[in-house]
Amino acid sequence: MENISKNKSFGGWHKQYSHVSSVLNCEMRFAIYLPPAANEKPVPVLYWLSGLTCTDENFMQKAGAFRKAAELGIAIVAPDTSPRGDDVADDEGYDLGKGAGFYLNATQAPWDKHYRMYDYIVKELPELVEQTFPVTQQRAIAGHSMGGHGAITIGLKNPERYSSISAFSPICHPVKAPWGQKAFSAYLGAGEQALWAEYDSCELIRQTVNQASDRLNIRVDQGEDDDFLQQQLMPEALEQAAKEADYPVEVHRHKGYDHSYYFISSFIDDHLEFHARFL
Ligand SMILES: N[C@@H](CCC(=O)N[C@@H](CSC=O)C(=O)NCC(=O)O)C(=O)O
Repeated sequence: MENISKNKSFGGWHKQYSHVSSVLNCEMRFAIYLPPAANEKPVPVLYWLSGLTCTDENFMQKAGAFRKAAELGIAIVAPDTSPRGDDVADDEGYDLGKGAGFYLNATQAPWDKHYRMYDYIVKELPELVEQTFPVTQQRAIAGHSMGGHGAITIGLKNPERYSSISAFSPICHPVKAPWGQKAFSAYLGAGEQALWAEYDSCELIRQTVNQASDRLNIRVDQGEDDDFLQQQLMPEALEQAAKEADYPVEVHRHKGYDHSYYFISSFIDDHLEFHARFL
């Protein structure tokens, strides 16, 4: 693993690393924010999954999360959003291929050679982080849009690995959304509805109906002036699934806010405080 940048911020450190991922079969980059408390003892970690077109940098540079993370003593890890490199399959669209890994394990060629972001986020990256940095195995998971979809599905599928889940403007029901349908058709195969359901927050929540002990608290924040709200995000479908399964999901709607990091930076402190209650 190679350190490629470091910047002191709010008494802690923001650092970027590159490493060879055996799961993704390529070189990857991620960023970590270590709060000042990490100088004294291991700290818990929030994994942040970003949205379409992002790298490790969007959240770290735009969300304004470090002041609160420093105060609460929480590290933040921001991975990239897809495998990278010249031999990694790509698409002309911004919503498929590089920058659009959808946090799943692809089963279809040519994507299946590298696109295994689910395994990378759940297993390989935390193992690397926990071997390398002064962090505990207490983990929370959060994300935005495509990354909100990733955070909720990964948290729901691995309740023993995370303490809480949060999302800004998540793609709540990708099997019904154009972004999700395009990505799942390519990565998982058109017509593979049972496999698609394994990466759909609403379907996964419905499956938890008999597993009350495994439930993690989920917080969602959604801007009401988000251009993607009705066609792509569908928070009402998540609320309906949660109601039917009696699952603890809180959705906070905010007048006038859009899909951008201006919205995320306005409420990121609330998300960090939410996770601090469970870490
Ligand atoms: N390229 C498109 C949309 C790109 C976009 O809005 N990306 C969002 C995530 S959308 C869902 O996953 C994002 O986080 N962009 C990065 C940023 O720093 O804002 C377009 O241009 O409309």
